[in-house]
Amino acid sequence: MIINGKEIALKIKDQLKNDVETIRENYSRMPKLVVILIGDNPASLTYVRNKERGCDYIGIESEIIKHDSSFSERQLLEEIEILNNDETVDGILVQLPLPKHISEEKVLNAIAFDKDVDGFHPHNVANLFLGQNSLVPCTPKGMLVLLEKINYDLDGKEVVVVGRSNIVGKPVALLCLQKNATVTIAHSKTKDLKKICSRADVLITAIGKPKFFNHEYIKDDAIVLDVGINRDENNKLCGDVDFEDVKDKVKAITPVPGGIGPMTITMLMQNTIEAFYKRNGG
Ligand SMILES: Nc1nc(=O)c2c([nH]1)NC[C@@H]1CN(c3ccc(C(=O)N[C@@H](CCC(=O)O)C(=O)O)cc3)C=[N+]21
Repeated sequence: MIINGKEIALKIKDQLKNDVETIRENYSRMPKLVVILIGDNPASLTYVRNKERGCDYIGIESEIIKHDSSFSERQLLEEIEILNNDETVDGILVQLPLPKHISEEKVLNAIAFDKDVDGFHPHNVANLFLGQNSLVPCTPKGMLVLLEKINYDLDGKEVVVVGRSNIVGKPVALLCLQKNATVTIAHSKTKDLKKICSRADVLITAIGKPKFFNHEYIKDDAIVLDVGINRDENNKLCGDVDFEDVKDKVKAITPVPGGIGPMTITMLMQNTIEAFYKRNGG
C-alpha cells in the first residue's frame, strides 16, 4: 500500500478548517502564524509558500517576514522579542537552516515556548522527553498521525529510526517509545545498518541521501516512513528510499513527494490552533 499523505493531510485540514470556523464564532480574533525566512534558499521558499497556502486554506492568519541573508542575529532576536510580546501572534516559526552567522540555538531559545509551534524550544523538548506532550515537532507528529490513520498499532513493534537530528530522528524515536515500541536509533556511525534496518517492523528514514535504502534494508511487510527530500540524478524529487525497488515487498510506504511533507505542514497548522487555545485559556 502507498500511504497517501496528501489525501490524509487534506482530511485533517478540513477538520482544522471547522475548528477555525468555531473560533471565528466564539473569539474576537483568529489564530495567527508568523514565519520568518532569512536568505533565499529555494527549498525553504517552497516550504514557506506551502505553509502560507495551508494557513489560507484553513483560515489561519499568516504573515511571512523575509529578510536577506545579511540580517544580523541581534536584529533577528529583537524581532522575535517583539513577536513574543504581540498578543495577536500565536505561532512563531523561524525557517531552518539559518545563515552561518546566526546561532540556531540562541534563536530557538528566544522564541516564547508557548508560541513555539515547531516544538524546538528546550522547554517543549523537555516536555516531550518527559512524556508531557505540549507542542510537538511537526514532522514526527505527522508520522504518528499517519500510523494512526492506517490503524497501525506500535505496541511491542520494532521501530528503527535512521538519523538522529533534533528535529526528526530524536523526537520521533521518543514518540514511538511512548507508544510502547522497541526503538533503535541508527546513524552514520552505525555498523551493519542493513542488518539493523532489516529487523524493523517500521523503518523511518531521515538521512538526506537519495534512494539510499533498497530492498536489502527492508523486511517483508514492513512499514516505511520516508522523511528524506532529495533530488535524484534527473533532478526529480525523491526520498531516502528507493521507492520502486521496495514498494512491492512492503506493507505500506510513504511516497516523496506526497507522503510526510504534506503532513508536516498540516501539523504546523494544528500546533498553531493548539497554541491559540492554550494562550486563550482554551
Ligand atoms: N523551522 C523549521 N520548521 C520546519 O518544519 C522546517 C524547517 N524549519 N526547515 C526545513 C524543514 C523541511 N520541511 C518541509 C515542509 C514541507 C514539505 C513539503 O510540503 N513537501 C512536499 C513537496 C515539497 C516540494 O515540492 O519541494 C511533499 O513532500 O509532498 C517538505 C519539508 C519543514 N521544515
